[in-house]
Amino acid sequence: MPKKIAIMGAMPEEIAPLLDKLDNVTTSVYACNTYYEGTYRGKEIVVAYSKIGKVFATLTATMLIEKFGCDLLLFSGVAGAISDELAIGDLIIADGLCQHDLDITAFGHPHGYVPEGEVCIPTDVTLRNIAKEVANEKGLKLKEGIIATGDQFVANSERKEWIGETFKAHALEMEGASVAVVCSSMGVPFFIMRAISDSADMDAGFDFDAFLESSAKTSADFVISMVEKI
Ligand SMILES: CCCCCCN(CO)Cc1c[nH]c2c(N)ncnc12
Repeated sequence: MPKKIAIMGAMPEEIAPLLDKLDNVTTSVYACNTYYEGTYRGKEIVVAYSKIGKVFATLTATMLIEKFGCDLLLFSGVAGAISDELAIGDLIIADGLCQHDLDITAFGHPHGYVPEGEVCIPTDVTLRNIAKEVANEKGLKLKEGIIATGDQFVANSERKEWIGETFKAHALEMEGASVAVVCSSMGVPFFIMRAISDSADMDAGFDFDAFLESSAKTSADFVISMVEKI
């Protein structure tokens, strides 16, 4: 059965580069989100941005699957770099995602863990391999690593380093792990790609404002080019 592909972002800027690529677009509003249904190269696509943070991302990912019947989810957006190897504009795909602000360590549990949960949720290998194929064809560099998610914009080197060491994370953002929990709980293959907008340090706010649009486009252009191989 042909797949219905969800492409999700957190902010309008992260999906804007996708919308003018869709044909036969219809929009619907549901649970305070706008969903854009259309086709791309003959594939059925649903595009939406969640708004920022884990709670909004959980709602939108769930609706894309339960309400719109998507059976595969691609996330495109921007992130803060933890690894020194990641410069602004560089692409990273998640091989796993964790929640850096989930903390019941008072009971002896590791950071990011709650009972019946897992610290790091793996992403779909097939989709990661498709991304590597596309990167090779386009001669693009692609980093693969753990992405840490939390409900805070990190603009502090100390916090960034702690997240990097605690979770062996290469980048950080505010929605990916929620998408991971929803999709893995519902058996929906998912893929999280981010382009770096800042380095999660004292300059992060300025860099984010300066590079959001260009980095969001870098990520979106890459993700849409994966669709024809899915
Ligand atoms: C109006 C402000 C909206 C910030 C939204 C940032 N997104 C969240 O997914 C990605 C991101 C880019 N850089 C980040 C950072 N340093 N910390 C957290 N998240 C991020």
